[in-house]
Amino acid sequence: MEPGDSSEEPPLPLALERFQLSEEYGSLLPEPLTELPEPYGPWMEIAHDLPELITSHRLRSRVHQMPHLSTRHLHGRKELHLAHLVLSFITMGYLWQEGEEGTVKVLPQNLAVPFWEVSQALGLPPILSHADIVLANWRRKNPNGPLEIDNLDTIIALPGGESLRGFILVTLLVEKAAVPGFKAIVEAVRAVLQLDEETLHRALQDMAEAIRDMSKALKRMHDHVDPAVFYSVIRIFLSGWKDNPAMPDGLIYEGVSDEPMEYSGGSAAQSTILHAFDELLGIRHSEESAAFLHRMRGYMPPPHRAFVEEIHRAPSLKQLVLSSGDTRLHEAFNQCVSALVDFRSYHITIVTKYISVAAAKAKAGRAEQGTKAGSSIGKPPSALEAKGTGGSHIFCFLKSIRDTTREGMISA
Ligand code: HEM
Repeated sequence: MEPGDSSEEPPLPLALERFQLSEEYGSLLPEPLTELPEPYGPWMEIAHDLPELITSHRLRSRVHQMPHLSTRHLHGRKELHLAHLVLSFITMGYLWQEGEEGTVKVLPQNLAVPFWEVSQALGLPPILSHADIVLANWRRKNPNGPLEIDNLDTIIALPGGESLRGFILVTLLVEKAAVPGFKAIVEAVRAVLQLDEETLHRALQDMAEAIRDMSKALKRMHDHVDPAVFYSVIRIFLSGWKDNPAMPDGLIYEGVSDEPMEYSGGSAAQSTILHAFDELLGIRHSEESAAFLHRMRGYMPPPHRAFVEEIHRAPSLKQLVLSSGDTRLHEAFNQCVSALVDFRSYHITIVTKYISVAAAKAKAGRAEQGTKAGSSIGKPPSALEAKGTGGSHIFCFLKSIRDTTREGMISA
């Protein structure tokens, strides 16, 4: 097993390819593989049946019968990413099959050991992350067709049907809208190094446009995701075992360590692009919010994390804009910050609808139904009512991030 795809070209200053990013796909894995090599048939069979196995409460017993496969037949980045996607989805299904009251303390060895090994090879945590659920989890229905929602599908699913599909693919469309933003970041950093104000102005304009397009893409969530399904069915499967009252002791990865480990669940807070914009524009978040966001960088593929860190180390764009005294640059800079504030405000609207309002409705529904026994699939989780799947205190956190973004504006 080896990560493969190691670049043979000499490193260039902030070239996207050095960071497994591209002008065509941004941080998305380009054309992900959809099948693993033949020895991994037992994983793929389970993965393709996950929604059905989980809702019929049979996944845990299927996992217990699964052979313990060696990871040494996995070669290259794409196979490893698919293996991580498959094993992370099986793990989330295994953990949450019986809802938040029926969790387990131990992930069995035949799942835990290969998942750990693949995670180590990729430098990803052994849990579902944004890199799995979105970046590596897409395919074109028509291979020659466009990267549009009608021509897209997920590779591996969890319960939640069309809403799950919509949630993943709309997030993918936000990542797609961000692609010109990556290119603009690289151009802006180069322009700062070369003190090229004309190029910097253009790059800032492109960046603001990319952020506005990301907000437009985010709005499509309404057309494709039912809040009740998101809240009551999907969300629990994205939840982790850190700062989660439903799994206070973390999880033992059998055969890896006898000590339980804690990992946060999947969240787009692990998406690279917003971290990159913040670093480039010199946005400074509060200590607590910054600490959470920095922790989320540990859930990015290491080359993407390295990209964000490299931008952090680059000379300050804001200083250059300030010292230039050029009002056009001031305006273009502020347009980026303002577009980022609007994205974050709109994201809060989405979170209010899909978590806060959905939680209130689910609670009212629970009270109405009394304490009916029955399937825990579709029974809304309560442990994370006020917390994100990443484990943050949602609204304090999101509003603080939005407000400190606004403070990043250059005043006239
Ligand atoms: C139904 C849709 C969504 C919901 C319910 C949602 C929910 C949340 C929550 C609860 C957080 C707090 C961190 C945590 O604990 O996980 C968060 C953070 C974040 N989300 Fe979302 N999210 C959604 C869609 C998206 C999409 C499509 C994106 C774009 C890629 C996105 C980008 C972010 C970012 C960047 C953060 C970190 C805070 C920031 O930098 O502003 N979210 N989200």
